[in-house]
Amino acid sequence: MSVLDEIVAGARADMRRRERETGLEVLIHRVRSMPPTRDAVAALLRPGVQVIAEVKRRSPSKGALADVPDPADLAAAYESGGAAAVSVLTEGRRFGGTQADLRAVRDRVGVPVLCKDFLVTPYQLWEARTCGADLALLIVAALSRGELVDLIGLAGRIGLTPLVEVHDRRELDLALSAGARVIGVNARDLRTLRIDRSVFERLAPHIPDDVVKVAESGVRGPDDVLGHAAHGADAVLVGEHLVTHGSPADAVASLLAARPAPLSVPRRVSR
Ligand SMILES: O=P(O)(O)OC[C@@H](O)[C@@H](O)c1c[nH]c2ccccc12
Repeated sequence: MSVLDEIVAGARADMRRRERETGLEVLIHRVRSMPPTRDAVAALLRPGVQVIAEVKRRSPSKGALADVPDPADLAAAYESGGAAAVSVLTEGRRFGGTQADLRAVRDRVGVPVLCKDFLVTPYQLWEARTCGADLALLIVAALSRGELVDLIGLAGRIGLTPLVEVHDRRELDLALSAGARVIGVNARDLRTLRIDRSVFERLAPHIPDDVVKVAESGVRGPDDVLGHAAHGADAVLVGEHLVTHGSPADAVASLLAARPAPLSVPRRVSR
C-alpha cells in the first residue's frame, strides 16, 4: 500500500464515523442557509503570481513542522502579508489538521479558503462546504475517472472551486478531460513523497491558457516563486516554508516582493 492509499483509507474511515453522527441530509440542509462562496478564480488571477499560504502542522515526510496554537492567527498573518488565498490542511492522522481549523480560518480572513484534504466522496465535499471552504482539493491519483468527473460536477453545483491536483502528464490529461478549470501541479509524488521541482515546468506547456495553473509544494523562497512564474504559474501553494519561518506575514510578503511587475492585463476564466 502506498502512503497515498493508506492516507485515503484513513480519511474514508474518519468520514464514515462522522457520517454516522451527521447524515448527508443535515449537511445539505445547512448549506442551504449559508452565504455564497468567495470567488477563488478571480483571487488567483490577479496580476502577477499569487501565493496560496497553507496552515500545516505536520507532514508524513517531515513529521512535526510547527506548533500552530491558533490557525486563525496564522491565516490572518498570511492575509496581511498579501496571500491571495489560504489553504487549511484538515486531515488529522498524518497532517494534524481538523475541520475546526478550517472554520476558524474562514471566519477570520476575507480571502478564499481551500479545504486541503483527501476528498474522495460527495459527503466530504458537502462537509468542506459546511466548514466554509471556497475551494476543495481533488487529487487525481486518489480517484477513478468517474469519481473525478462526479466530484468536479458536485463541487461546481455547491459553489466550491475544485483545485484538481496532478503529478504527471497522464493525470493532467485526465484532469483536463474531466473538466478541471484550476489545476494544481504537485512537485511531490504522493506515492513516494519525493519532490521533483521540475514537474511544473514540464507540465505547464500542456495546460491550456484559460485554465488556472498552481505550482504546489517544495517552494523554499522567492527564487522558486520566480522560477514557477517564469513557466506560467498563476499561483504557488506554500506550506512548510511559511510555517517554519519566524514571521509568516513577512515570509508571504517577501515571496510576493520578488515578483517582476506584471506586464499583462489579468486573464478572464470562467469558474
Ligand atoms: O509544505 P510545502 O512543501 O510547501 O507544500 C504545500 C502543499 O503543496 C502540500 O501540503 C500538499 C500538496 N498537495 C497535497 C495533498 C495532500 C496533502 C498535502 C499536500
